[in-house]
Amino acid sequence: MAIKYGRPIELREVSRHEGTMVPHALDLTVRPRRNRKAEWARRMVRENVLTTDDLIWPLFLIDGNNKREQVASMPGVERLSVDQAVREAERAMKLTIPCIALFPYTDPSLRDEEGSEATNPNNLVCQAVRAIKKEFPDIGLLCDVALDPFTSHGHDGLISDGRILNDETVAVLVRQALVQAEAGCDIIAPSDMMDGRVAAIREGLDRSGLSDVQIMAYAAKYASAFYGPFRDAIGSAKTLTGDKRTYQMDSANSDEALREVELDIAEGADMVMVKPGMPYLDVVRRVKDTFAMPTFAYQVSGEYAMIAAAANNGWLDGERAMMESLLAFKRAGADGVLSYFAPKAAEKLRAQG
Ligand SMILES: NCc1[nH]cc(CCC(=O)O)c1CC(=O)O
Ligand SMILES: [Mg+2]
Repeated sequence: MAIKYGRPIELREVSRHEGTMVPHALDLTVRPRRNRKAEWARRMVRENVLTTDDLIWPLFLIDGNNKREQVASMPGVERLSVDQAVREAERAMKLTIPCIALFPYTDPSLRDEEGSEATNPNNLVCQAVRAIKKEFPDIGLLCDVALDPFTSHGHDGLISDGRILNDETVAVLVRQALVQAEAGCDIIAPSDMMDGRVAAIREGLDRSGLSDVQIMAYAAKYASAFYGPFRDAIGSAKTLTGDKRTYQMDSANSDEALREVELDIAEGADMVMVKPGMPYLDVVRRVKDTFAMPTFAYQVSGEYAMIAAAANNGWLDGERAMMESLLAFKRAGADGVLSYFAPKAAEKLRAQG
């Protein structure tokens, strides 16, 4: 018998409750609301959950001691001196957040055309990695690989006549990855979008006996307006000349994202990332369905700023918007999310038990 929505098609025109119906009641066999009638029922059919294991917490570093500086465009986010970053690592441990990502605000006097501070084994990121690993060896540490926090022009690569040089940049990125890995970084995360950098970094790590160090590739990273507050935080907003469209992706494309991800996997990426997050959830879903790799999304600074600003204005319920936005990544297929909300969300998750 042909079945349409649970009722034999032959009976479709026959009222099920001739004479017995409540006036104006619809003759519905299927009522999806039944499964939403109480919290326990909703819990039974819930398809996705967010846990603290899904969170990666990005921290901003600044030189100094016992220093915490507000980032104006990211209410609730601070730049931290290394000792304070260690305290936040302890907080992450207690909240069972598995991993922290580190981003430096580099003193302007240390920035140059070549971003040479990036390969200084004693730079701020490496200092923080050592300090955190010394006290908390069991927390995962992720370091960005790209030159923009260190260059006077704010670009992710070496520049010549206004052009970003690919292969020359890759050589520097390998050295940057090596100083970070040697300091104790667990996950190297190239965010520069140069071609061929994952293979080069993998080879460099392996040759240096660092074959356990993972690579999380910013594989599909778009040229986005949503990075604005991050560039404030690391101090590259004012210095950036032009834009990053010759290396970061065009926001109109998603087939191209699949090709980028495929290449990074072939080159040795252990995990892949899509960035930004919420405006690119379709890309997250396509990547997860196509490659079945550990797939991460970055809820970037501008996404954080939008929610935080609206909440501070009383225009939306900040906590609920935060949790809803994070769960959306899980629904889209992400295995985890880099988010500035990580500690707040983890606190809320733990309070819920
Ligand atoms: N290449 C560096 C980098 N790594 C992460 C972000 C952005 C993160 C955020 O906005 O939160 C950026 C900025 C950029 O590419 O300009
Ligand atoms: Mg690529």
